[in-house]
Amino acid sequence: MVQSSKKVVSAVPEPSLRRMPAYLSFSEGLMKKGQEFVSSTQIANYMNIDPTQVTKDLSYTSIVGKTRVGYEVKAMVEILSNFLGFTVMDQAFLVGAGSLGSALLHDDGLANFGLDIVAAFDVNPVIVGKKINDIGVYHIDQFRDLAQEMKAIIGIITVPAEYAQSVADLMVAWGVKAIWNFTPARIKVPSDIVVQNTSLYANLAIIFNKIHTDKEKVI
Ligand SMILES: NC(=O)c1ccc[n+]([C@@H]2O[C@H](COP(=O)([O-])OP(=O)(O)OC[C@H]3O[C@@H](n4cnc5c(N)ncnc54)[C@H](O)[C@@H]3O)[C@@H](O)[C@H]2O)c1
Repeated sequence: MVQSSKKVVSAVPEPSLRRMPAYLSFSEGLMKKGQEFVSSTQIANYMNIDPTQVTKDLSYTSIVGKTRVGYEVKAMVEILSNFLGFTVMDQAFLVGAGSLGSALLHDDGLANFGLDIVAAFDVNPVIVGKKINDIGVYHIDQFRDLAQEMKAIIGIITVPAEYAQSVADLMVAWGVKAIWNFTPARIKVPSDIVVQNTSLYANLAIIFNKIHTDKEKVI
């Protein structure tokens, strides 16, 4: 069985986990400015949330605050990066090296967050056999062999929605433990497989909705 080399983090509420990368980014900014300590109030003001929420979130990690001075910024950066699994690389396969897929293949920043895309798969003969940002693009028929050889544990799906389920089935059959699904399709996988659906368009819908609501208020 393929195992992640990342440390296992005990169950943390998802909203807390979602806030932590922002705490990390804020702390990294403070570190660059040479600030040594940061209080929960300062983090809370930045996040626009209550300081007790910050304290609660950070209590899931091993970060310990000091009375009156707060948290040591350097320790925050180190501990949060480790805690979030950003310091250890996990390998991933990407299926669908089209417009979005190739943008992800070009994103070297993913490596800073612990994600190493080791191979891409597609069906388009124009793309198959090429390299995108030094990552080989293989025919989907080669998935089984390469999955066994490369043992990536994360699958990224960027195919047209109608192929999402068959790609997910293939990924699960050949050992991925998590799927990052960028398609609008909702895939069905065994309960032990982690699935994250990501959509830029869902955020856009919220922006449009808010703009229109504000417009109506003004008119
Ligand atoms: N989550 C987001 O914010 C977001 C943003 C843009 C696009 N999308 C979604 O991402 C997906 C891809 O969008 P795109 O604009 O990159 O499309 P695209 O047409 O540019 O790319 C899709 C790629 O998948 C390949 N493909 C098709 N069937 C395949 C299969 N069975 N196995 C392997 N490869 C296969 C195609 O050859 C093509 O290269 C779509 O589902 C789209 O809705 C999501």
